[in-house]
Amino acid sequence: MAALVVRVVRELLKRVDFATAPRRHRHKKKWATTEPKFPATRLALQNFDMTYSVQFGDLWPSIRVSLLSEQKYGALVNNFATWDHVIADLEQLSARDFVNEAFSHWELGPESDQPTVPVPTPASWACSPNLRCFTFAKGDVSRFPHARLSSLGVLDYYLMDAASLLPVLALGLQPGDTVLDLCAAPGGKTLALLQTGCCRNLAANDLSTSRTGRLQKVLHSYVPEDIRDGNRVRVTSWDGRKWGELEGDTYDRVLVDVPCTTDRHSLHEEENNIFQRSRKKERQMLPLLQVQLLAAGLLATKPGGYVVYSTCSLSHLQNEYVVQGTIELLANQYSIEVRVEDLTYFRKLFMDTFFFFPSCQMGELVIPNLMANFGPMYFCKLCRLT
Ligand SMILES: C[S@@+](CC[C@H](N)C(=O)[O-])C[C@H]1O[C@@H](n2cnc3c(N)ncnc32)[C@H](O)[C@@H]1O
Repeated sequence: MAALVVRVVRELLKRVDFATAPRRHRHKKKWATTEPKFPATRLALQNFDMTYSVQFGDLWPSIRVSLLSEQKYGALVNNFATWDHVIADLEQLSARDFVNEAFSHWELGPESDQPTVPVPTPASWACSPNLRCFTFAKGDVSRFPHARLSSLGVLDYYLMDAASLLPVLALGLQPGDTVLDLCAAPGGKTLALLQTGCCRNLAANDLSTSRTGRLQKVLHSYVPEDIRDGNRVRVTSWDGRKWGELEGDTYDRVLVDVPCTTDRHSLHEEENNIFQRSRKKERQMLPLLQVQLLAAGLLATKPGGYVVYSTCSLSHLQNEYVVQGTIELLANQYSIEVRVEDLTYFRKLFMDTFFFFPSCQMGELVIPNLMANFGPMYFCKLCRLT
């Protein structure tokens, strides 16, 4: 086992680019003079080193090296394709469906060290159903081949950071739900929401029209026409902050997957990097935008309905602080009471696949690790009580 770990770490370290701008070098440079003096990727790393070394202490070096290394993917099986041969093909690669494996282990009987918090029994009842996502085991850094077109004309699986499925699982969709995906593009989580088969109708929104274009492409490639073009899926490009005024008290379930510092992306890509000097103000304003979006999502939810807030950042200023701030805002300005749901059982349920940060005050955080290089992904489930 120890030898295996050493081999995997060595293999991964070969793929690490300590200069933090790996993909830049794959393209032939046109003009040396166009090279930014301080690449945004480097500014991002400096920023993370300053803030996350304090926030995560001894854990930071291992998170850091993982963020700089190649990330792992999961293959979300497309239930709209003919999937029996896909599952056989994925199993042939030694990948396994981490969602259903976790449920069946749990239901076989949780061990004595399982959480003392009340756990939904069976655990799968509290999670959105019908999701199948294959991953390679911890320490296995194999890659999935490209998805293929099934006989029904849609692709057979969607490659995504498997941790991105956790907010959708946590939303706990029920058959017949009306669902809002407030910041939906490019659409990985929208697709997962549709895979549950629970959406009576789904509103998928994103402010950016170019990104809703990408979302439409994903829907075209994975969802049959009758579902896509009927009344069941509505794609819009509105400012999500206004949703509370547009459609208040309307939805059973709302996903608020906000714009954030996209920590992994910011260490690897110059393009569209929020650490560019010109975007400093925008970066500083992110927590405010996140609070406004989460508040709008909660206002759009029916009393008794649920919201999941998520980011792909490690920053507690963008995670717990935003949740806390929004709860206070709704109480003070709208007299709306919101309860944070306990998701600690997710840590136990999915411990074979992900590494979770052990000390989140509210919500859960998947931290990147060389043995399971998913995330970061923060998610917190809220119930609108009044
Ligand atoms: C993290 S991404 C969403 C990823 C998406 N949920 C997925 O799984 O593919 C955040 C998105 O928020 C969008 N956005 C930014 N400001 C917004 C706003 N005011 N209203 C709605 N969407 C916004 C961005 O265009 C971006 O596509």
